[in-house]
Amino acid sequence: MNIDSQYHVTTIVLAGGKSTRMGRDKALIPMGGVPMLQLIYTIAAACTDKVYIVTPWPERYQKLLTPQSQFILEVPLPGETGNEPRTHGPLVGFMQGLAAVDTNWVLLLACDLPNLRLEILQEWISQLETIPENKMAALVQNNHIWQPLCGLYRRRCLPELTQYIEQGGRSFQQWLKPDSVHILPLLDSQMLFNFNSNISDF
Ligand SMILES: Nc1nc2c(ncn2[C@@H]2O[C@H](COP(=O)(O)OP(=O)(O)OP(=O)(O)O)[C@@H](O)[C@H]2O)c(=O)[nH]1
Ligand SMILES: [Mg+2]
Repeated sequence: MNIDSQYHVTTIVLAGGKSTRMGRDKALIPMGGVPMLQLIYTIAAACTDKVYIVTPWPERYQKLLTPQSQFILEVPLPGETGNEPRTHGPLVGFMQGLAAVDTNWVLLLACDLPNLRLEILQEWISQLETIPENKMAALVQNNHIWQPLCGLYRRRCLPELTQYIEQGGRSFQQWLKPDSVHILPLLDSQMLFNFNSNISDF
């Protein structure tokens, strides 16, 4: 997609988790022969203008790159020496990706959503203009829990997010204030399934 397209949405894919429970990099697990990360950004590229992949190890995914995707190297936080663990969790990855975005809306995606559906993302994106200005994010909610790693955020949430992280916060659930989140319809209950340790179904 080019920047003149109708979407004006950027995707950030988070691919910097340690896959501890799975025991191997979830981004590289093949789904029908296609590495998970590639599947995710192919869908993202079909419905948004640009796709950024935030990761501390871009070299690992170099072969998967397409002209539509671009890495953002996750770096140590201010005050860190670089000797700390290389990952800080998804919220920090999101903040570092968001700083590079120049569209008003961002689609945030985990790299382990095997049931992700293009048409549902397109439906959500088509509704963005109707979302009230005071809403910072548009997410699915399950049993009062936000599903933060498959949803939409306004770019202007960055200063507030940065402040929260500087104060030591690392939790999407805690950061997201109920009043500032628009609830998206979950049109397919399977879509947000993410695999952590069991891939026997695939
Ligand atoms: N860029 C970035 N992405 C992260 C980080 N931590 C988790 N993620 C991503 O966030 C998504 C959800 O994370 P999890 O399901 O917990 O995956 P994970 O952290 O790799 O797995 P566990 O080690 O088992 O928790 C996945 O797409 C991860 O790659 C991080 O520190 N940086
Ligand atoms: Mg994790």
